[in-house]
Amino acid sequence: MINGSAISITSGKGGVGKSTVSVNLAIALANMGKTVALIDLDIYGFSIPKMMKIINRPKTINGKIIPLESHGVKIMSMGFLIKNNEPVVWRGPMLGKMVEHFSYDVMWGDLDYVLFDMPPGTGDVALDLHHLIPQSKEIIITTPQETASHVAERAGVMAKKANHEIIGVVENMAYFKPNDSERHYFIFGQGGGQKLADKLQVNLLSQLPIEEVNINTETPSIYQEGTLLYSSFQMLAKQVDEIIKYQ
Ligand SMILES: Nc1ncnc2c1ncn2[C@@H]1O[C@H](COP(=O)(O)OP(=O)(O)OP(=O)(O)O)[C@@H](O)[C@H]1O
Repeated sequence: MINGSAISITSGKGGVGKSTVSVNLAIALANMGKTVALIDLDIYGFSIPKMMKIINRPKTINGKIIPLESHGVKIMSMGFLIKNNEPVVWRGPMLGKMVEHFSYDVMWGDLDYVLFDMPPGTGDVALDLHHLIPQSKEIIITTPQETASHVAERAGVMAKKANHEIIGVVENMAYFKPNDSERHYFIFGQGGGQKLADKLQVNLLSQLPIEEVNINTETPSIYQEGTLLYSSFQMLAKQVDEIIKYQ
């Protein structure tokens, strides 16, 4: 069975940055010397293999999968198990098996952290994870927009009902700051993250900026040293590690 402190990266709406936060937070924790696994549970909409530019498939030994490693993080994704980017058409009970499969049948070794990149919403996969790893904690991602934070609240309420501790809220795409100016542009408005944190009575952990895409790299979703997002993720990783340590 998988070990380490389990954290699921959740939201209500899609496209708010769960995968971006999962990947960069996992890498930032690994940079701190932690042993980290990242499990892509966005089974229909998996994106981690592409974001981390993993083209190999994992090998198996005696029926156990050896996870692939990228940027110091051990990774498992539905994307490793299907061919040619075919759509996945699965029903609830099969999804549950996948959560179990990734947790039990992979040779994870000793881990400090396991991060789960969740599908949007509060569906079957979230319930399966709540059931399988009841001690799992959550980070809820929203954008500053009212609609995103309103929908994210449902994910938070579900976590509370399942007695899952919410580590805090991360507001992604909070602002844009050009490199040559101190001015902050609030492209998607302001306040959604704080409002959500207040409603759920948890801390707003971070307000992540919108970062321009770096077209000169094969992994544009992984933010490099020197960018605002890189330092934001380093800080977020430290915060999360402190919170987990003292809980
Ligand atoms: N802080 C940011 N700055 C710039 N672009 C971002 C930022 N966060 C996310 N993005 C971009 O927004 C898009 C959606 O992000 P991402 O795939 O991480 O969201 P998601 O919540 O995981 O989506 P899905 O619900 O489809 O799984 C991607 O193109 C990503 O590169």
